[in-house]
Amino acid sequence: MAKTEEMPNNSYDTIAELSSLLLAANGDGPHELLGEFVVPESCRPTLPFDATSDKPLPVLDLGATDHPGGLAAKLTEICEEWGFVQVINHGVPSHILREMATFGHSFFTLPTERKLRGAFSYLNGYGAKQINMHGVGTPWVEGLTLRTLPESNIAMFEAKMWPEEGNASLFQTLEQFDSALQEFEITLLQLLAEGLGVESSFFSQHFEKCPELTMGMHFNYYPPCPDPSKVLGALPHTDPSCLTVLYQDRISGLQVQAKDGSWHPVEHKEDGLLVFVGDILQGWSNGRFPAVVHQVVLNNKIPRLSFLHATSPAGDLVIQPAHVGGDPPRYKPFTYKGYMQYKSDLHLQRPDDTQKPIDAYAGITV
Ligand SMILES: O=C(O)CCC(=O)C(=O)O
Ligand SMILES: [Fe+2]
Repeated sequence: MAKTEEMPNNSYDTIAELSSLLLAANGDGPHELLGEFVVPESCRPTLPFDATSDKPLPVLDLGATDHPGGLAAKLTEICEEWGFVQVINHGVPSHILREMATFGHSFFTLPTERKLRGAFSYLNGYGAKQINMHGVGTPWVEGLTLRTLPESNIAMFEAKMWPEEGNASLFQTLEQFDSALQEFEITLLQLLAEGLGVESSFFSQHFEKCPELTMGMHFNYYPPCPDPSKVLGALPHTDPSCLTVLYQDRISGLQVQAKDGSWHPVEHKEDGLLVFVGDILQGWSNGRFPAVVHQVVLNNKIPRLSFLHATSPAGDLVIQPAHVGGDPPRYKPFTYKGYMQYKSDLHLQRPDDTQKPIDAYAGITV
């Protein structure tokens, strides 16, 4: 989710331009309007948005007590294989998820000029989240990024969108979502540390009550697309976070890549939360938990909404990869800030490049 502020926006100059492109290319208009959204053949989806996976994707019931070998071992095994899991009975109140979804739908269906009030910088507020790489295609998505740490911009968003009346109930929902998700992520990080055989606070001590974290939420809204076979909502990528937790509202479209390179659609589950291992955790776990490559496939009828919460450690924290169980060191110590700088300098990297940026940055080649 997070990108550095310095990252150049080399495809369209303003958020307004993106919005008008989406509007122009949307609906039943001629397909040549798709222009810069068309992705090269090597990146085109092989399965439609509503395909079912031929392999069961991992689901973890956090409320169940009958995991053979224990919950930590189960979660660890799944994350080692997939870097991804759908969690049910996660403890995040469903009314918060519903309120977030209701807000998301009402926000993105506002007229463009109204949404643009909430566009306060390239990487914050309303706009395009992802950078276009020349020759790769612009993702077909509108976004809204709200940060809570190191500095919250929720109050600024509220003041810009509702300057007179405010929006106290939205403010409360966003704050509740943020703290419930932070708690959930800490639980997961403790279980993963336990499963790796290090102190259960190995990762989480750097997340609890740390004001220097990079933490925030992001909404994605994918309007229907006239030609979903040539355009993507999110190009194949890994998240630069430690963990990302995403809610896929009603309409499917998310696909995750297995280790053998095959794509697997993630079915919508009411109240399921999707957990992604991000680049930082891949390095921090010495490669035991791979950052999952994922993409979003569009449909031509129904808008799709998703929202996520992502947390990364303080920018200056020196991340010492966990060398456990006799594993040789596969990653060097690195910082989140250094990694993000590297990733932003790499903005021309294509999604079909085989090496993951975290490997190129901190991986040790033997
Ligand atoms: O919308 C989705 O399901 C995934 C979005 C995503 O991968 C992201 O925002 O990083
Ligand atoms: Fe992602």
